[in-house]
Amino acid sequence: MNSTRTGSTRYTPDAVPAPGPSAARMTIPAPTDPAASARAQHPSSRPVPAILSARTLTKTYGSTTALSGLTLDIRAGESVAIMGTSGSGKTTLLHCLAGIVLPDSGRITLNTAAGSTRIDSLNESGRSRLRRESFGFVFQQGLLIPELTALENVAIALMLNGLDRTTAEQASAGWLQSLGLAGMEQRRIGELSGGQAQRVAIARAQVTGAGVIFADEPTGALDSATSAEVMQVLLDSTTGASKTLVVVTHDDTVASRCARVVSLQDGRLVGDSAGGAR
Ligand SMILES: Nc1ncnc2c1ncn2[C@@H]1O[C@H](COP(=O)(O)OP(=O)(O)OP(=O)(O)O)[C@@H](O)[C@H]1O
Repeated sequence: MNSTRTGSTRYTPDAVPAPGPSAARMTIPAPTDPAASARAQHPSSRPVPAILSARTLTKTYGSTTALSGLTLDIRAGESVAIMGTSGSGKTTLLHCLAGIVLPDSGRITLNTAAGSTRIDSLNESGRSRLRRESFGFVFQQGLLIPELTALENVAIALMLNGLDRTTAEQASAGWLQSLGLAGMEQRRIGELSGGQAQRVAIARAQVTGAGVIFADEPTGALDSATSAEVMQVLLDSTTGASKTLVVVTHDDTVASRCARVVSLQDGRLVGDSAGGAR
């Protein structure tokens, strides 16, 4: 485990849709090794299965090849940093894995307790539903809605999944509290610091109970101290609760906090190594 890891707060993966989660209920003891957490769910010596499996993905935009036969397995409960030079295909890979864009060819399979889903075979509405229900997203700017409060920005993710406003806001308040934003629920996004806004984005990504969180440069707009704090919150609330985290980053420090670092070049996987968080 990374020696710089300081936080000890962990978050239950089932915070939703239980109404009115308290900070006490949402906080459980010290973090464990994410891979060990995943293995604990599979107590035999069998390897942890891939929750996301991508096979020979290709994607071109006009004459630009963004992905070129890329194959990657991501195991349940691990944190994976995707690195590479600008234009190497990182975001395209993340978008394909998350069902935001379709590859031109290749397969992407999501394996969960509910069964296997071929993401590349889903139509737009199927992928939209998958994104809402199974995945959470944290982007560089958070993509928060400035006109809404912090609480509303989180609750909207649940309301889009059909929860009533009261229940959604109760669950959202619990997440904001557990991520250190108690008392800031009614602030609009412009009234929060960059790090606080990213915590709102992290809460929104996870309030639905999504098992896989995708983050694209989640700390890209933050100073290094705030970046470290946000990364800690992101790790504690995802792999610290046996969820899977996939992070696109240019930042070696962010990557070093992950259990695994994969490197892309010209749309191909050219490196796959253990990160600092082992
Ligand atoms: N929607 C698009 N239309 C046209 N070209 C695209 C599109 N999306 C990506 N590309 C091109 O595909 C290649 C890979 O882009 P991608 O954004 O995946 O790279 P990246 O590694 O994430 O880059 P960066 O680090 O600069 O964000 C680049 O050459 C990019 O210009």
